[in-house]
Amino acid sequence: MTTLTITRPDDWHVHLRDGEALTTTVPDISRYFGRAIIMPNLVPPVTNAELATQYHQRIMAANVNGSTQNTTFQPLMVLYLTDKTTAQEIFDAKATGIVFAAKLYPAGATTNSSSGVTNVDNIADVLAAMQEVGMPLLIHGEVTDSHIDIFDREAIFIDTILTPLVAKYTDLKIVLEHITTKNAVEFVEQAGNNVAATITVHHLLFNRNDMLVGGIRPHYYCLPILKRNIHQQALIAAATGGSVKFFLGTDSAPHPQNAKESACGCAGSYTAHAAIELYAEAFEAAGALDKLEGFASLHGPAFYNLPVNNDKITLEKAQWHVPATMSFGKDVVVPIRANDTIAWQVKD
Ligand SMILES: NC(=O)N[C@@H](CC(=O)O)C(=O)O
Ligand SMILES: [Zn+2]
Ligand SMILES: [Zn+2]
Repeated sequence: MTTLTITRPDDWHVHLRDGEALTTTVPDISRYFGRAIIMPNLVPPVTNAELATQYHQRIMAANVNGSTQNTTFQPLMVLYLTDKTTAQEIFDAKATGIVFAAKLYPAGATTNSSSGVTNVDNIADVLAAMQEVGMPLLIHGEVTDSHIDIFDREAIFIDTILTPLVAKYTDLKIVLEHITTKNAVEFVEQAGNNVAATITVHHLLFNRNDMLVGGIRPHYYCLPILKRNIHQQALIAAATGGSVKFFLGTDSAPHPQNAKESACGCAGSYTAHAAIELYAEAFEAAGALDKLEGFASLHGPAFYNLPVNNDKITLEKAQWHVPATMSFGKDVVVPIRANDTIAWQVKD
């Protein structure tokens, strides 16, 4: 039997949601991930130190009560930036010791982003404060102008917002989250060492044909939206190429089944039930299983100046069946690969 042993990986971008949903999402993500960066787009959003501290406690409670009881799992909390965020709120968040980063959602760009930033000029003091205290900036990189085509929104964000931002804050750590285009790969490659990107497994495994040919498949609908095959190929090359600038961020983003299978379905795909297993498939298909450990376990800690996890996990090539739905609070979520098989399994 083929097995693969790697340093325990981390998830540098995930949505756990809140309330009863935590009883599904926390055990799924803490099953083998050492740390996870927890996205703050709750309703209402996690906009200050106090809300982040309370959310951290709810996640830790779900971890202890959950089936896995991974006592070493570490959620890294994130502040949601708004037009009204102050520099003092950054200092207060930093002082908690549990807020790790802050997130820029352009207002209206994605799920629960209506309180996001309408113009980055409004948060100039906040970005300066983050640079001063060494708090990384995580970015959902899409413009929101209604006349800009949805497939062009990431590339135009890079040209019009990100390029000047990176030029202005030369000491700020910036992560362009869940990149989806060749443009983003090229931007990150040519930028300084303070700029990196996360790549989801669904953007490695799928392109827009998977979502749209032969019928519309709402569970593949996420933001930034799946692009054409040439972009998928650029992402695969970036993830498997060994560059320390690219690392794992699942962007696992569950929504109830009825909110996805709807006349106006929400953006987000659930992958936390099988994240590293699906990444293993993508890396194997690219003939690059030997590059999985760097991408999943080493590049993120190197970028964020954190220690590498000090133990290992083992994957084995053994097919298993993904259920059609999984419980998700009072609802159910349809996971990626629902009612289908996955080639790899994590050994207990
Ligand atoms: N990726 C998504 O399509 N959705 C995410 C938000 C986000 O990460 O943009 C969500 O919270 O549902
Ligand atoms: Zn996003
Ligand atoms: Zn996300």
